[in-house]
Amino acid sequence: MNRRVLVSPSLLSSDFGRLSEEVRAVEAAGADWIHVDVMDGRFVPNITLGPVIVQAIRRSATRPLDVHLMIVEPEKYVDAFAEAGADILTVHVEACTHLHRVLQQIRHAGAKPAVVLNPATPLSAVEEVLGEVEMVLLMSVNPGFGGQVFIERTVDRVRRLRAMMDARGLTTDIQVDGGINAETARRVVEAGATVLVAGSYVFGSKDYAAAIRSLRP
Ligand SMILES: O=C(CO)[C@@H](O)[C@H](O)COP(=O)(O)O
Ligand SMILES: [Co+2]
Repeated sequence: MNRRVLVSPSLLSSDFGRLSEEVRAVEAAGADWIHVDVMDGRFVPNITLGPVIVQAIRRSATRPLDVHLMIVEPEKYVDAFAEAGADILTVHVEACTHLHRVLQQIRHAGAKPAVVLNPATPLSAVEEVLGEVEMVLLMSVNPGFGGQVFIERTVDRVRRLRAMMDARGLTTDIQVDGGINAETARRVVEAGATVLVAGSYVFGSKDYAAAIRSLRP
């Protein structure tokens, strides 16, 4: 099936001193969603931002906010992020003791639940919740930093996850995050990905619109 591919630029590589301008610029350049990376210094070795900044981004953005929670005990914070304006809340399977409950909590808070796997986590970890999520994110780098090199094995993981979904009659989005550029985008889309996160590739380019265009099939 040919599906529209969405591009979600990651603000992690944007100029945080000009955050609202950067949000407006990528939206004008054709971004479908805005990807917001939340890091707590515990789940990943880096710290970024919390609900207050998401609220500020919400005021500048017209597109859905795709909020990637790289935090331990996400159940403590999903309500605050939903309240701040997150449209999609993605939690790491590795950070959830009660994954099913957290996904229900996200839906109850009014956001779309999504789940994310680190590169070393088997796909079987999400098998039992495939019917509960709007999207599965496959990390194609180890989470924590922008600008890393794409892990090749991800292409095969996307293909196998798409087959798992097809076998269940599901058309759930598959998002890929990390090391996405025009070349890796083409390969993961061919394997079945439908949402591409790109940070350094978009914000590191002189022409955001051309960069975003080059990611679409
Ligand atoms: O979640 C993360 C990193 O943990 C990402 O969303 C990065 O921000 C992607 O950056 P690039 O690899 O595209 O530069
Ligand atoms: Co991310």
